[in-house]
Amino acid sequence: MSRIPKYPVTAAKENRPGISNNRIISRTIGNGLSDVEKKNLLLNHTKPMNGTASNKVAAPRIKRSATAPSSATVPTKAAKVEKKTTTVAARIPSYDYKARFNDLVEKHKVIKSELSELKEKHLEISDEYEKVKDTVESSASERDALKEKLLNTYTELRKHSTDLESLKLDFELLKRENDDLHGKTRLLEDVTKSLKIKTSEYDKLKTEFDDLTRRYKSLSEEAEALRVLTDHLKKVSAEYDTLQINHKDALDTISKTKSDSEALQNILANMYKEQRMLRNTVQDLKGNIRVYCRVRPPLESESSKPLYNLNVLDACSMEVEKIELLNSARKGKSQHSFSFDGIFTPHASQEDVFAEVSPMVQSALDGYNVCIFAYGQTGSGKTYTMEGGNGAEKYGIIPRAIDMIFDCMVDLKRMGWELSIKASFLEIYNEIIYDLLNSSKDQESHEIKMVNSKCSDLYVSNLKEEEVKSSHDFIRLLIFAQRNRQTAATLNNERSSRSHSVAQIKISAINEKRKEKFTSNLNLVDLAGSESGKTTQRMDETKHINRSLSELSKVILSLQTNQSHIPYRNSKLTHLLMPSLGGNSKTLMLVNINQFDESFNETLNSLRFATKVNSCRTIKAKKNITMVDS
Ligand SMILES: Nc1ncnc2c1ncn2[C@@H]1O[C@H](COP(=O)(O)OP(=O)(O)OP(=O)(O)O)[C@@H](O)[C@H]1O
Repeated sequence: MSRIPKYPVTAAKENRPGISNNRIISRTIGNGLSDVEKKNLLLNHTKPMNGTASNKVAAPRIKRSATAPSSATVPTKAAKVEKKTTTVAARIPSYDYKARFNDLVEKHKVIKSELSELKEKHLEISDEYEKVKDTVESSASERDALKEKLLNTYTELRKHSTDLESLKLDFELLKRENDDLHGKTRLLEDVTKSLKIKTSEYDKLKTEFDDLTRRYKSLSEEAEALRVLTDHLKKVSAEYDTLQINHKDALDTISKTKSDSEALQNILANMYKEQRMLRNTVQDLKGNIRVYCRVRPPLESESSKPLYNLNVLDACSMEVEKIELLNSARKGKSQHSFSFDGIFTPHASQEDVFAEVSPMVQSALDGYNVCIFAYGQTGSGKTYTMEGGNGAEKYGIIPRAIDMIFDCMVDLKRMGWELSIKASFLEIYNEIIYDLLNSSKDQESHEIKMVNSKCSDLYVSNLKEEEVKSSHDFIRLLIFAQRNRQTAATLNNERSSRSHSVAQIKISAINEKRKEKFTSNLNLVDLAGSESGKTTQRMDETKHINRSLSELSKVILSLQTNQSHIPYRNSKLTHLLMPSLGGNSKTLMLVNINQFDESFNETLNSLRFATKVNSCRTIKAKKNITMVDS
């Protein structure tokens, strides 16, 4: 507790403890304290002075700095008085009573004035005291009221405190509950999460389960099937055991059969060779140029045309007879007999014709050069005989020959022969060769040349040659060639009738086992119409046709009379057919005729030409077989 500064001795002599102090306190603290502090201070100092220090309410601390001015003020005044007295007193010697008296008087005066001053002050303070007393009294009642209020407030506070405590407890409880709930919520969230995971896992498992169920079902079915199979297998196994025993026996038989088969194959090959030789001997005996006559039936559109008499005497002889009208120049009966290697009546089918022709195709497969040609006037059925009509039944010699070649190829393969077939198609029109597999208008020129100086084989230069792997391949080429010929025919009026068409099939064969190989040519020729033309253009064509046909007859005649020189090179046709007509080849001519009265003379010409050809004897044909160079 700060000490209140002491008053000068004079002030203490007033013997007013507390009042003066109070006055000073109220004066000094009035400046730096708050209202509450002032009040507290007032309360403390208005309390009875007999109270012990411990009973006193602690007064607020008064800062030394705050009190300083008042404490300083009082000592300053006293110091002044002190100073005056000391100034006067100090100089008075003790023996100077007068001075001392004066001094005392002076002092008395000062003290007196001070006393009066103090009295005034006392009065002032008394007034103030009264006022303060009043204030203290009112403050006391106020304090009591406040005390009561405080008490009430305290009671209320205590009540509130209790409430607060219970509220705190409640809060605590609620907090705990809340925490509990939070925990539960978290737990619930965790449970929900894990539930979700479990649900998806469940879904997955369910799908898997369904899948497994399905698989189980199918596996069950498979198991059932397997069970059936197992039963079957058991049976089969038993059968297999039996079969194995049989198989062993069979193997023995097979190895035995194999050696037998090899022996038989050798026998077969030898027999085939012999058969081939016999076949060709028979053909040689029959002659290497063979002539057949085919009479075509009248078409529906020609049913009204008058016919001459045709009497087929036997398989090889026939008679043609025409009764000339009475007013005709050559009136009377005109009858002519002919005999050939065979005669095909109007009823003969394509199959019948091919049955006679097929040995020639067989000869080509045996390694001989073969030429089959159709001769006759326009419209006599040459193209029908060689190429045929639509439908397998109407197929002519060319498609049937290629079918036969590919059929025989299978048997030949069994005997160790590997065959390769090449085809080319050409046309000779006005002594010019045209490649029917080349559709371009500007073709390179084609010449007939020797394969080599040693042999008599010929080939046509710049001629397209296509390899054929099946009869279908060949037919495709034949159709292409026919179209090319037709296109040329439309550009060149009736050209197809006025040109020679040649289909060439080249057979190359090799037998590695027997070290044999051969190459043979099968020429299938549809000759131009043999009748004489009537128009100027036709005259020109006819000249060429007649020339080539007459050259053909000359060649045949030369061959017939064993001439040393055969004029093959006089025409493109005879030159091309040279290997087939003379020497090393077999030739078959089909002379085609119709039965119309109007064509009687042309028919006679054709039959006479065919007879000439038939009487031809070529030298014995030679096989082209050579040994493979080892
Ligand atoms: N044996 C036959 N049976 C049925 N119809 C035939 C027979 N021979 C020929 N024909 C038919 O007679 C017609 C004339 O035949 P094709 O065209 O073959 O004669 P062509 O001698 O070739 O004539 P071109 O010299 O003008 O070529 C054709 O319609 C043909 O179908």
